[in-house]
Amino acid sequence: MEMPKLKTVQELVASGEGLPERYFYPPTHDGEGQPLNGLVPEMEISAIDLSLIFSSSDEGQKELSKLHSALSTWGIVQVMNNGVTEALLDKVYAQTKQFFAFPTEEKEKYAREIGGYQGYGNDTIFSNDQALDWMDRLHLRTYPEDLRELKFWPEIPTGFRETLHEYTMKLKIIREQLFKGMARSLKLEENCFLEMCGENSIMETRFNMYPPCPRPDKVIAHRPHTDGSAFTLLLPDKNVEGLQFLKDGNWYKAPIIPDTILVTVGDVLQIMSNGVYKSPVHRVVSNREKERISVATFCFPHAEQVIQPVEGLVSEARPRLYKTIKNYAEIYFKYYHQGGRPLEAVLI
Ligand SMILES: O=C(O)CCC(=O)C(=O)O
Ligand SMILES: [Fe+2]
Repeated sequence: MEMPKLKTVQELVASGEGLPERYFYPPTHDGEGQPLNGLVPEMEISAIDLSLIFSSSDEGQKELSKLHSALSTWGIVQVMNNGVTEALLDKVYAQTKQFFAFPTEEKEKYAREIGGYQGYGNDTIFSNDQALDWMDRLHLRTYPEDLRELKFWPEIPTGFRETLHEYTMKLKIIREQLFKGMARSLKLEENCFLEMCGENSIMETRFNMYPPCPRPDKVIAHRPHTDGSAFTLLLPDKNVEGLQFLKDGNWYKAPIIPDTILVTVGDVLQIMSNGVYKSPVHRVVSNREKERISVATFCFPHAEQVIQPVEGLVSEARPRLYKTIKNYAEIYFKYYHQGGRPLEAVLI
């Protein structure tokens, strides 16, 4: 059961009350008491050219093997030539910043309701000892259109809704191309992931806002997690770093790449690909001076769809790793708030 809501992080900062202990991230988690803002090496994120992945030329094959290599190691890739203009990405970024800069009373018009997940607010709180992220967010279901709840869609700044609609329609095309490209890169029938996720599968966009934080050594902006989606289309901040990925027990920081879309594998694709594509653990560290913005669009299967490892990736040499499930989102959120790794719950 959800507990009463607290102030958002922006409100807390504005109140000048100081930093509540509840924001101190417990040292028993990944990193074992190391300062959260310690130096970490930078990772390289490979890039694929989306316009080439359906070409039967050698170049097309090369893109598919790059995709395979990126998603089976780091679980993240940068998608170039994706059909979204820099101007649109800039507009999404600028309007997100503008939305969070409005006074609380304006943003509260779109506030998340207790027990719901769409709308504006901060972390959902399920227990008094839950550590909190240094993050406010606006979470909206964007697709299919008839499942939108427009009461949560900001009318400020002007044009926000139109921009989000335009962005969603572009991402919908990328989503389909990626599902097909991912299947091809695994030598599977092109539509297998799309069909498993269902016609009109779901897209949700979360606008994340991480205000400057007085204790970046102790307070995490976004706790380590995997995404519960099939995959996520991420527009990271173009000026401020903070996103990090865990690989073989070590954290690596993602470089800043302006105006790009990053694709990160989510748990559902890890399940469907029988563990070949990796859903990476990632986190965002807080920053003492600068606010950070990101816009994450999660591509989910429809809740009624049956999800399981695709046949072509199960063999004697590679036994099936995951159970057959429905509505992974429900399993995911139960574990997420307990600080666990939701994928472990669906291992055979
Ligand atoms: O802020 C970021 O760059 C990452 C956000 C993220 O991981 C998420 O929203 O799931
Ligand atoms: Fe994430």
